[in-house]
Amino acid sequence: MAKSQEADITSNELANLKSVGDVLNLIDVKEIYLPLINYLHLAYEGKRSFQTKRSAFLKSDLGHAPFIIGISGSVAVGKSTTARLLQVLLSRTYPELKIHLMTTDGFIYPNQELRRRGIFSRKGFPESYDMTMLRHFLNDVVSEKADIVYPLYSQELSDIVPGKYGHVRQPDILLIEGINTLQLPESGQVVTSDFFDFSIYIDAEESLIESWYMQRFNKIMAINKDKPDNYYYELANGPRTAAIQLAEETWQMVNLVNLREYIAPTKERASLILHKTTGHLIDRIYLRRF
Ligand SMILES: Nc1ncnc2c1ncn2[C@@H]1O[C@H](COP(=O)(O)OP(=O)(O)O)[C@@H](O)[C@H]1O
Ligand SMILES: CC(C)(COP(=O)(O)O)[C@@H](O)C(=O)NCCC(=O)O
Repeated sequence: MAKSQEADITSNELANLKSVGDVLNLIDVKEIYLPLINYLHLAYEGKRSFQTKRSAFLKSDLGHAPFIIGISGSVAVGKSTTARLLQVLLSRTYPELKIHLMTTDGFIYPNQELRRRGIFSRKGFPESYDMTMLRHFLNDVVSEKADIVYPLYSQELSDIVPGKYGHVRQPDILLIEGINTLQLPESGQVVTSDFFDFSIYIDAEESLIESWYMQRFNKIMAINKDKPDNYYYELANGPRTAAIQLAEETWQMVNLVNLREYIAPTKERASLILHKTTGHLIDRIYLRRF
């Protein structure tokens, strides 16, 4: 890799990364995220080179499926923020690469379907995702289909957005984040992580994640308090203690249970674990050797 292509960033530039406006810790970006970008690029180049040599060896063009990076961790641990930061840094350092970012949240069944199945209170648990659809989607991605559509989930609506879709159009790198990205199915079929070239698990103490969940809940309520059609409208305009209590109960009875039973056990499967502490600072990193 040419020296000029190595990732670097100044505090001014970082402050200008509006899409990741709340990630302003330059030390973490310089000491952790930028070296990680260079590491990921190394792995990306390795895959590309293998793909080219493989086609020559087999005398058959097997194409260049994208380099897929999975990002996992608890609800509200910071997956989407980290994924956005990685996307911005990767695009800025390697402007010639097409990088697509998405979440697996879009593969959760719509609320109506969750209710029909009697699993509305299990949103985020393995059975609340259409895993067959997610597998087909990833198959299409690695088959390099020209334009692949996928459903979108909105935190503000707390539901799948009707009639709105994301598009994957032959990226070089696909960043896919979601609580279920490292989960294994009950039987032996192909799993999401079989498609990954690299995976990251974002980890933190439960009590910290809970505080980030509550902060995000408050932020979403504030944004939507004047939008009568919004899921959070009534909560935001009712007694504050009731809203806080509901969020606390949801954390304790849904997201924390899901974290302990189904998300945290997938941690050891990740290529890299980023452990965060107060203020979202990264205090420990584990890189898998194999
Ligand atoms: N590095 C960070 N610096 C500051 N705030 C962050 C950082 N990462 C996440 N957050 C905040 O923590 C909350 C949860 O983050 P989010 O990315 O939405 O989590 P997830 O995608 O894992 O559910 C959000 O309010 C977000 O703004
Ligand atoms: C859709 C989600 C499972 C995904 O969480 P994310 O990792 O995107 O924060 C989660 O936001 C969720 O809706 N959990 C169910 C309980 C709740 O309302 O928090």
